Amino acid sequence: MAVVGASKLRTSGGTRWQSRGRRVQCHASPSGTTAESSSPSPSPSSSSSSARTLRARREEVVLESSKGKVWDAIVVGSGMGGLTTAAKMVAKGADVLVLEKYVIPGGSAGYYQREGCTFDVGSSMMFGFGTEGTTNLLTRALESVGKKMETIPDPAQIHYHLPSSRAHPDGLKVVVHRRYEEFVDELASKFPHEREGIEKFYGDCWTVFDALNSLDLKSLEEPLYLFGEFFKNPVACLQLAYFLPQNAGDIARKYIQDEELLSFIDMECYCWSTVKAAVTPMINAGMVFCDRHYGGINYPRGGVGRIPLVMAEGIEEKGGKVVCAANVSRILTERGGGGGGEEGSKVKAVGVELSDGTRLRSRAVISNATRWDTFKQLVEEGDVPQSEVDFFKRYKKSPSFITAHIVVEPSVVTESCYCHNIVLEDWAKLEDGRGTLFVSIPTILDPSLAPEGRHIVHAFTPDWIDSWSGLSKEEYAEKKEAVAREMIARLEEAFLPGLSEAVVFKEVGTPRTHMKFLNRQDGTYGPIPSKRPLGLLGMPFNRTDVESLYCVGDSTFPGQGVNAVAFSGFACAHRALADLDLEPRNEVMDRGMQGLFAFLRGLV
Ligand SMILES: NC(=O)c1ccc[n+]([C@@H]2O[C@H](COP(=O)([O-])OP(=O)(O)OC[C@H]3O[C@@H](n4cnc5c(N)ncnc54)[C@H](O)[C@@H]3O)[C@@H](O)[C@H]2O)c1
Ligand SMILES: CC(C)=CCC/C(C)=C/C=C/C(C)=C/C=C/C(C)=C/C=C/C=C(C)/C=C/C=C(C)/C=C/C=C(\C)CCC=C(C)C
Repeated sequence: MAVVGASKLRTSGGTRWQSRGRRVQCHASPSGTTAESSSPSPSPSSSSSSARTLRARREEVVLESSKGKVWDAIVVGSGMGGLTTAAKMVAKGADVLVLEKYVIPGGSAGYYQREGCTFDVGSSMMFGFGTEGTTNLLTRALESVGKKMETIPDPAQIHYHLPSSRAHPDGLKVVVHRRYEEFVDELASKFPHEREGIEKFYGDCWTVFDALNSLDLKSLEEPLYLFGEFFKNPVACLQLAYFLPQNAGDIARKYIQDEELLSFIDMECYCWSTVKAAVTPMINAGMVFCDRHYGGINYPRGGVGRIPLVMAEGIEEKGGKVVCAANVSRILTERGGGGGGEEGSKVKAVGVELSDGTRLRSRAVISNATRWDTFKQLVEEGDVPQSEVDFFKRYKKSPSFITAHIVVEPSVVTESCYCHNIVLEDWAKLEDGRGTLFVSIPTILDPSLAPEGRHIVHAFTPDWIDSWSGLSKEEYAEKKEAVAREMIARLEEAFLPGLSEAVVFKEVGTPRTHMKFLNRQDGTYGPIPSKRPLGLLGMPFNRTDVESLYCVGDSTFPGQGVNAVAFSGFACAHRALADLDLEPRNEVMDRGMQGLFAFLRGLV
């Protein structure tokens, strides 16, 4: 996969992320929201001017630190989890520094450019970009730093191209329409005998979603807030408490008997949680299966990579700093942070060390790296708390992905194609490496991502790092080519006839690519339960047992997904702000709450 970069310039009118030659134009408008230019154009930043700007940014921060500066919070990593945390914290007046190893912000929500095309590094399916309610967390995170993005509504979430059966000899084809009733009618037309079960299962999902969408979403480990919400909205909170330890598969089996339909529900879960329904938390299923109809799936004009760029700009305009090409090699700790006595031996995070040895100090350290990277790389072995050792028993790394970004002639993408597609030929292979094939064609929604007369087909499929390790350079290149050929052949068969003839460019990434550029151990997509979980109960919140060290992103409650890590960012910011005395808190209740959560996790 390609390396991309956009450097940052300070201008009299605020900050702009600038790329070689052309500019990502985000000018603050008088209203404080963002007026954007037609399309982004960050490109590979190998240019020496970009490198110079990145160095200058770093030196500015290093200089401030050498004068004894202590930040309120240092965020390690600028994925959407880290950026959302920073956005919510600067909005409350905290002094926040975000350090990103890569040359642009965004992590899995980043982008790269080739052949005049802008490619989304991850998928292009964005939840949380609606205009109503409280669950539109991307919209709200941007708003908190005075930003707004233009989005393009997707008429459907996914077009499924699934295995054939006696009932569906030509394959089970289902479109998840934006309008809920249209989707239910379509699904019920394939399984008429299960209409009631379908309505009941998705009905329970709506119960979860409506409850979530009535709360002011913040940190569940901050008791003043949690009791306040219980007091304001007891029914919604009790409904959520009821569903919190449950999994989607158990609810589906209560209402649905048809095994093919249950396999469909497995796929509905797998395509975002990378596990089947039996192991997918019901709270997350409720969120995903309803937000797609309530706020809808909306694509940011100019590409997913614009979201972190715009958010980083907002963070800087509110006084924070986002520094790229800054690799954190260690989280600095001190003992005795608890203030004497029994607490005196407690380990406390006090800052970070960069790979060049520079030390930066802060009152809170927030890691957006995965828990494996945080507690197996950044924190000294002797400082790793037992709760983290327990986490590694409860959760394991999900597979990574093989991705092919393909530029094609337009004839192959017909009027009937949707942006997001899932292809599977055999139910038994749903969870296998290279089993389920995911396909996004974002140019259907935003043609400006590619030159005129071209479409981008982004095909990806889960795979493990092991099958890509130990290969020679030639073997690696050959294997990439063979896997891409196989993906293209499957797409031709499923819904893109003539694809192989229409390819004008392709770039293949593997789990090794993800590991290298996203800095995620084994390139993992995120944590998945090692055994059947009690819903979300085992997922840790943002505080850790290292004092002043927080985690944010998909290794924290509620898990993978941009809108999920955005929630984790809202919660992390709230908890850290309270600990920094920038939000209300109650020490005694805090301690009781931590004890309760440790107990509940012990049950899992
Ligand atoms: N819905 C979609 O289509 C879609 C698309 C893209 C991403 N996603 C989701 O985004 C989630 C990931 O978001 P996230 O915020 O948790 O993480 P992330 O992996 O996206 O970002 C983490 C960032 O931290 C940086 N980092 C790691 N270690 C570092 C170090 N030592 N020093 C400095 N920087 C370091 C990485 O370079 C990366 O930019 C995934 O779960 C995925 O589901 C979804
Ligand atoms: C504490 C106690 C005990 C109790 C309490 C109760 C309560 C109050 C509770 C509450 C809770 C809450 C608030 C929760 C929250 C949650 C949330 C927010 C969630 C969210 C979620 C989200 C998600 C999960 C999302 C996801 C997504 C994703 C992952 C996506 C993905 C995608 C992809 C991969 C793409 C595909 C593609 C194609 C098809 C092409």
